[in-house]
Amino acid sequence: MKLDDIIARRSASPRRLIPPGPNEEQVRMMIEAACAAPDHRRFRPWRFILIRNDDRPKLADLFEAAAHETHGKLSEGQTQRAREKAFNGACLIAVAGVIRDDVPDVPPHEQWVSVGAAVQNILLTATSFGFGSMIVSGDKVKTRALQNGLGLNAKEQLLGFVAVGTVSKVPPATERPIVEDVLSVWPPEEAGMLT
Ligand SMILES: Cc1cc2nc3c(=O)[nH]c(=O)nc-3n(C[C@H](O)[C@H](O)[C@H](O)COP(=O)(O)O)c2cc1C
Repeated sequence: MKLDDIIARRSASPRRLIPPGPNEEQVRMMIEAACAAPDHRRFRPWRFILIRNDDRPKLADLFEAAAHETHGKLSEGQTQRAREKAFNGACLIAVAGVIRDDVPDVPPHEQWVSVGAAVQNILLTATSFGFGSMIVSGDKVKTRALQNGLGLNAKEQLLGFVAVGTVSKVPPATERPIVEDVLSVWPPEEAGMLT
């Protein structure tokens, strides 16, 4: 992987991440890369759940139940839209944070940073294999229906789903922040000298 690939990486909507997706070995490598994320005290504050393609209809049931939990009675259109999301993305991996709040020197925000870095390692590994990818969440991740349905325990919080697959429509390049807007030099009188 080259630096340009990291800078130019774009997320692609899960519905545009069609088969073929990563094979079993590539999925293992994406998770191996995730586990190389920076991780204070090695709490490994993440859990990944691969949704097998044969089980997408069961995931659709969970998405429908989650939409019902959030919005109450659903119209036919709402039901259909909730269900079809379960079939998007050639490969779908649920990501949960397993965050401890009893360790003052490793507060929850540090652990969430680890989860985020793990997700980015998955996205970049997918890029290195030539796949597109995206992490998505939505209202549904907060629902009991989905959290329980995926088998998460009370200490685990669903962050979202990483979708990986072959990009059917390449997203255009996007504007990124200008380095000078996000990087400053301290002390300020040294501004302009980066090293
Ligand atoms: C935890 C997390 C959840 C996200 N959930 C959604 C989502 O549900 N829907 C969405 O359109 N973008 C979501 N995003 C943003 C996209 O993943 C993506 O970063 C964004 O569309 C910008 O595209 P880019 O990665 O090409 O810059 C989420 C990002 C993060 C970090």
